[in-house]
Amino acid sequence: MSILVQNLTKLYTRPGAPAQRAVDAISFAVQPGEIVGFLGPNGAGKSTTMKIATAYLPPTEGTVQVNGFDVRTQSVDVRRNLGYLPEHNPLYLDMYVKEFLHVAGSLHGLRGAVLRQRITEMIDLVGLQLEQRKKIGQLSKGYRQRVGLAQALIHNPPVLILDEPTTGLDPNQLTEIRQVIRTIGREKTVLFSTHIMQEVEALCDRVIIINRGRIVADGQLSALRETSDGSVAVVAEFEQELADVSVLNELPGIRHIEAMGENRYRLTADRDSDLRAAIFRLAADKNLTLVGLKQQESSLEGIFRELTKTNSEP
Ligand SMILES: Nc1ncnc2c1ncn2[C@@H]1O[C@H](COP(=O)(O)OP(=O)(O)OP(=O)(O)O)[C@@H](O)[C@H]1O
Repeated sequence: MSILVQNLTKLYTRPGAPAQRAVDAISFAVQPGEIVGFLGPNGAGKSTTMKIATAYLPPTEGTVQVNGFDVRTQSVDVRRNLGYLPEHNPLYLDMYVKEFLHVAGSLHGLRGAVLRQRITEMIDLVGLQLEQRKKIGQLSKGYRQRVGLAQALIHNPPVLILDEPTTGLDPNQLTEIRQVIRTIGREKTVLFSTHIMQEVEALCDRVIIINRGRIVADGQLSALRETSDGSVAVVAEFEQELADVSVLNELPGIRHIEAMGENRYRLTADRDSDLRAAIFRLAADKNLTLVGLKQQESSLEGIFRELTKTNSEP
């Protein structure tokens, strides 16, 4: 297992204030080679979980293991196996790109020709060739993210944890950084946090959704779509206007009928009602000519909103 989180709880304590339960007994596992999106609204507990998984913060209860190493008792091994891009990507703006990567590599014990080789490889991997001789402060936000990714990967760790890697990027930079993450994900296990559902859709198959410190969903995006509210929606288009729309109420498991104009109807029914076959049969029975039938995907944004409805701070 690349990342194993078991019964993890984090309380933040402040003098004179009640302790805040930022993470509340969560468990999940990330398998080698997976790219997993860790999704949740602001304040859900994503960064806290990631900081614990990278051995920057101690857990209050529970355990996290990275490649079998425990964050509490084997933090040096955890850091050797892990690359981390923190939220807000702290960088030394006065340093040159190569100089910074040199420092980052040295901190992991890389030296001499091996380190120089690694720096060149990372610059190629994240697409920093044209900017490699600049100071970090002269780079755009997208290129700074690339430096952050290169820094996280310099010691060739098998596991990568990225905390909101695309926040604040313009649409072009966003696409470019996603492409870099996709490339990295071919060889590494990646857990990245975001509060944007499309991000997860663009990058991975699996998502873990956290809300108010608790996991509210964990699984493949396709399964999430299916189990969200147990309904399926189909748009049916007929050649002629329906003289009596109420015939559609005869469809088994029908929940909702919405006229969309031009003889098109959006029909929502129970997922197990085999809606499309039933529409065909109904059209034949009632002498209606069906000219279009299209199943609609559940909106993932809608699913996310539904799962994280009570997202006010605990
Ligand atoms: N050092 C801290 N001391 C006290 N409370 C904290 C601290 N860090 C985070 N919190 C609180 O813990 C909760 C979870 O915060 P966390 O940063 O883990 O959320 P997040 O999901 O990463 O949010 P965002 O998407 O806004 O970055 C929040 O209510 C936050 O205010």
